[in-house]
Amino acid sequence: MNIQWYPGHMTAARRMLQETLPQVDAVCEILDARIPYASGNPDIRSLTENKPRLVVLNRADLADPAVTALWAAWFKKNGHPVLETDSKSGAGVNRFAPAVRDLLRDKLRRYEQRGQAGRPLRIMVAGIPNVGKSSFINRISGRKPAKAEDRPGVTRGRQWVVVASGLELLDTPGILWPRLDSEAVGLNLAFTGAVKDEILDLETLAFRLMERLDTLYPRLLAARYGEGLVPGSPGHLLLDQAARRRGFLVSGGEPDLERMAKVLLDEFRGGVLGRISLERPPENGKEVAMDGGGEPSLDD
Ligand SMILES: Nc1nc2c(ncn2[C@@H]2O[C@H](COP(=O)(O)OP(=O)(O)OP(=O)(O)O)[C@@H](O)[C@H]2O)c(=O)[nH]1
Repeated sequence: MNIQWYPGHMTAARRMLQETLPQVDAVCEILDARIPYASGNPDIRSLTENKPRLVVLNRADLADPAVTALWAAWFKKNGHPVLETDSKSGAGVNRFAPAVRDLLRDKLRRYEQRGQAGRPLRIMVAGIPNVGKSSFINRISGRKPAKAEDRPGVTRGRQWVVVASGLELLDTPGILWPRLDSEAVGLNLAFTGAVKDEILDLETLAFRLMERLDTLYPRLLAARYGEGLVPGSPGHLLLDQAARRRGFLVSGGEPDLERMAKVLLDEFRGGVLGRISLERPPENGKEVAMDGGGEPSLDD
């Protein structure tokens, strides 16, 4: 599978970040709670050196809450405050301002000592394309949605957004490139729609997603596509079985795999299958079913 990103944009984006960083007090990296590793920028640590960093696990409404809790604990252990948000409904975003003030309490104290108590805190909001940066900022600021669409890589100009609570946020639309260091990471980005569907073969993607779901969430898969699915089957057979269960057939009675592939990806991305996380924090060892549909369970 060949997943391409936009290497040409990286140099310009890096330059923009370096020019802008001196103006900000902290960096808020937005991640997709379903894939906190794959949706992270590989260079953010070195690019934002010396800046306090806050992590937002966005799309928490679509992720498995138990796994999101593991990720939150993992980031905290590594020194980063964490928020879990659903920027579509706004759930969790009200914890942002207090978390920033807490992260920057030493700076706030210094401002007060210098008689600059009203000086706003400036936060750069960064993340890979389509991770929900605009939606997050819109929710926090009450800004009218300028753009919130499900098309990765749609770029707008960067802009400061004043937030009523003494914070200014810098929207950096789509400038951070995603990690593409392994096929597994590329697939997770593709499953969640973080990279464009046009550059991928949808059926292959759906086969691979079926295999992941069969490993991680067999019960959710069975609940949606019927007990007729044979666990452990190769992805193309799982997709074939699901298409038959759904009655997606072409003339001659063969399963319509293309249609089923689109439906599977749409249903996964839209949360119709249930709340699903595709990655767990590194310490948690080998991969196991996360919905109790296999052995051992999440707590093992
Ligand atoms: N379910 C759910 N959907 C979300 C959430 N946050 C954003 N979305 C949706 O994800 C899509 C992309 O959101 P945007 O806010 O445009 O993402 P962005 O990071 O600003 O995108 P770029 O400009 O491409 O960098 C939109 O369809 C949003 O409605 C969330 O927390 N939960």
